[in-house]
Amino acid sequence: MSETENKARNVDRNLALELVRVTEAAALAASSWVGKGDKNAADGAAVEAMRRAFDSVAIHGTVVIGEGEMDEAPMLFIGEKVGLYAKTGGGMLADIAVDPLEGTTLTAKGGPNAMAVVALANRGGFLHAPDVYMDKIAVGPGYPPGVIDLDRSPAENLAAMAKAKGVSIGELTVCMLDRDRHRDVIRDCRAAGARLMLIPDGDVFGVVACAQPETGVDLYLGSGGAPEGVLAAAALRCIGGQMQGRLMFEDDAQIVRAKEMGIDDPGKKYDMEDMASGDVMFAATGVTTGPMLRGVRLIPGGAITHSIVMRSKSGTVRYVEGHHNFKVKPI
Ligand SMILES: O=P(O)(O)OC[C@H]1O[C@](O)(COP(=O)(O)O)[C@@H](O)[C@@H]1O
Repeated sequence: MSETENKARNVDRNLALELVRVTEAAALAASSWVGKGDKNAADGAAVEAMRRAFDSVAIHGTVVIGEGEMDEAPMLFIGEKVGLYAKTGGGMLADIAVDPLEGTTLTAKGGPNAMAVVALANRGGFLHAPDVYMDKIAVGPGYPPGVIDLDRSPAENLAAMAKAKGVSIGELTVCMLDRDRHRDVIRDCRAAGARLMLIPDGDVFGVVACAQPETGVDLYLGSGGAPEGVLAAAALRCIGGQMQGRLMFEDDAQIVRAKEMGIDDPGKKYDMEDMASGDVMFAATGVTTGPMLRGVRLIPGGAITHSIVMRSKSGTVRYVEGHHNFKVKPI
């Protein structure tokens, strides 16, 4: 490997670890609000901490999946410039997708699996998804291309997966948000013989779980936030798997808004690469404990965080345990 290639690789690795620092900051801030019944305060603390942590990341970043429009969200709004070079110019041009607190209600109730999430791509790498629902389907790595399709029934998708994996449908687990709107899909999956993992919130985890054998999840189905769909696609691009999504609009005003954000075909079925293309990085830190990440653990004078970070370029997945000393560096 040439010296230039080596340097570029080190820049990437360092940037990935910088992203962990950003999600750690948000998770630590949100953790003060675990179980306190105030999801907005938890979210606000995470957003503020993440915004501050971005200031020293060596990028010239633009938030494309964020906390809302400029006039409604003071920090990490869509279009906001972040990073060390945001004001001066220079540095890597990057698009940023954030969910400072994925699972605000989970945090407020002290439930499992809340996390702080960030993804980074080269300029233009992320679908500019409006804040509407997205119908999603995802599987982990190891299946032939096209094994799943959003336009097939749950039974058809499960049959194709079972055949490809050489197992019965009864050995496959489908993860889905526990929502009334999923009643039919839940019924169809059960009728096909699959097992279900119904989660109260947090479908970024639901999708990523398909690529992590220890979670026991094989297939993710159902609708959730479109911004969360893009973040999940970024993670799957790094870790491997297949995903499709389609935006779901409730009225014409949402379609007009989406057009303004560059969505020309409101009925388009997006592949994983349409949602997150090029070189992508993804990082998440647990706020509360779940099957993927441990939550923030308080220790005398500090806290321990547990994060995951991955890069599409290398396909490497790293788990990072951070030991934070509040006497030296208060949160
Ligand atoms: O609760 P809804 O309306 O079904 O929305 C689903 C979305 O909400 C979440 O469960 C949690 O989102 P918040 O962190 O904003 O509370 C997401 O993971 C998911 O995409």
